[in-house]
Amino acid sequence: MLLIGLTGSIATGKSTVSSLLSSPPYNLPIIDADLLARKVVEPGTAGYNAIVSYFGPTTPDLLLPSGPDMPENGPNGKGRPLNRPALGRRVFGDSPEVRKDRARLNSIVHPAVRKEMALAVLKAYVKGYRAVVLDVPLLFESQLDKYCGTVLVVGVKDPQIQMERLRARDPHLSAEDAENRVRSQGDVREKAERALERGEGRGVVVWNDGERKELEEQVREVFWKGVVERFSPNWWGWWLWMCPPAAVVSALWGYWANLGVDRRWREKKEAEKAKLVSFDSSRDQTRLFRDPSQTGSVASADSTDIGEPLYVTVPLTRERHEFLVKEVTSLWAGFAELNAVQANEAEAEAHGRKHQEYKAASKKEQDRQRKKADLFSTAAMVGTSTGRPHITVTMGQRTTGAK
Ligand SMILES: CC(C)(COP(=O)(O)OP(=O)(O)OC[C@H]1O[C@@H](n2cnc3c(N)ncnc32)[C@H](O)[C@@H]1O)[C@@H](O)C(=O)NCCC(=O)NCCS
Ligand SMILES: Nc1ncnc2c1ncn2[C@@H]1O[C@H](COP(=O)(O)OP(=O)(O)OP(=O)(O)O)[C@@H](O)[C@H]1O
Repeated sequence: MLLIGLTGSIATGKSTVSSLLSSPPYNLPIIDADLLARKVVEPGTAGYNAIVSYFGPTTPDLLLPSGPDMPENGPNGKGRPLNRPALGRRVFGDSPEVRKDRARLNSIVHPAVRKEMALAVLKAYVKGYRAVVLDVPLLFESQLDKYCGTVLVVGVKDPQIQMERLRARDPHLSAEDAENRVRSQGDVREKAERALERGEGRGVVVWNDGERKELEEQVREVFWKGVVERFSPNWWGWWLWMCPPAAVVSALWGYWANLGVDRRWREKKEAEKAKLVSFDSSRDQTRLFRDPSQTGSVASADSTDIGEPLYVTVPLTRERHEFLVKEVTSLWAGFAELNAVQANEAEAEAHGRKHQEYKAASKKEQDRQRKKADLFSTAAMVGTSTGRPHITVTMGQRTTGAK
C-alpha cells in the first residue's frame, strides 16, 4: 500500500485536494492529522489533561465558557472542551515564548496523533486499499515524511492569495491572528523544494494559485497519472496486500531510502549556510524592522528587546545566515553603546555636568554595556513565510554557560 503524505502550508488547499482524492475516481481513504489532533484532546483524554494543566493557569479562557448549553463539567462530565481559538492565540506567532508554548503543545499532541495514525494506516491496509493519504500540515516538521512512499505538496506562491483564502474561510480570525498562523509554519516553497529533492515519483508539487479546475487537472495529470499510476500501479498494490512480508520489506526499503534523502537535504542546507560567511555587508544596507510587513521605519533595539524578534529585509539572492549572526551580534553591541550614550547624555544634561565628566561617565557606561552585550549571542533565521524575504533576528539569546 502506498502512503501518500499530503502537506503544504495553512490554507494552501490540502483539504481541497484530500476531498478530491477521497472522491471518484480516486476513492482513497484520508487520514487527517487535524481531525486526529482534535480527537486526542477531547475532554477526558490524557492530551486534554496535559493541556489543561500546562496552559490552564495562564489562559483564563482556555475552556469554552459554561452556560445553558454547556454544563460546568462539560457535556459528558469530563470537562468543558478546549476553546481552540484561545489556545491558538497562545501558540501561533513568532516570539520565543509563543514558540516555546507551541513546542509544548506539539509535544503533547503529536505523539498521540502518530499513534492514531499508525492504527488508521494498519486498518486501511487490512481493508485492501492500494493507497492511503496522510493529510498532515506539519509532515516534514514531525518527520512523518520518512514513512511516506510519495509526498504531495500543495502550495500557493502568492501569500496574498493564501491570506485572502484563510480569512474568507475562517472569518473569526483577525488579520493579526491569520498572519500569526501563516508565520507559525515553515515556508511552503521550502517544503516544495524538499519534496522534489526526494526524486521523481517520490515527491511532487502542485501550485494552487489559480482556479479550482486547474488544481483538479494538476492532481489528475501531474500527481495521479504522473506519479501514482506510473510508480505504484494497481498490480503492485495487490501483490503487497497478498504478501504481507513483501509489504514489510517494501516499507523498510522506502524508509531507508527516505533516510538517505533526509541526510542529503540536511547536508545541502548546511552547505548553503556555509556560503553565507562570505557576504560583504558594505554593499548592502541592513535595516531592522519590528515587523516584516513594515518597510519604512528602522527599529531601534534596546535592552527591552532581549528575546524579541526583529526583521532584516535583504535580497535573498545569497543566503547569509552565519554572516548575519556575526553582523547582528555586533549591531547588538552597537545598540547597547548607543543606548548608553543616550542615557548618559540625558543624565548629563539633567544634572548640568561638565563635558569631561560626562565623557568619563559615558565611557564607563559604554564598557559596562559592552560587557553586558557580550553575555548574549544573537540568532538569525532566514524565511519567506510572509512572502517578502526576511530574516528573523532574535536579539539577546543568552549564550550557553554565560554568567
Ligand atoms: C492550536 C489549536 C488548538 C488551534 O485550533 P484551531 O481549531 O483554531 O485550528 P486547526 O487545528 O484547525 O488548525 C488549522 C491549521 O493551523 C495549522 N497548525 C495547527 N497546529 C499547528 C502547529 N502546532 N504549528 C504550526 N501550524 C499549526 C495547520 O495548518 C492547521 O491545518 C490546534 O491547531 C492544535 O491543537 N494544534 C497543535 C496540534 C497540531 O500540530 N496540529 C497540526 C496537525 S498534527
Ligand atoms: N483554487 C482555489 N480557488 C479558490 N478557493 C480555493 C482554491 N483552493 C482552495 N480554496 C479555498 O481556500 C480555503 C483554504 O483551502 P483548504 O481548506 O483546502 O486549505 P488547507 O491547506 O486544508 O488549510 P488548513 O491548513 O488550514 O487546513 C478553503 O476555503 C478552500 O475552499
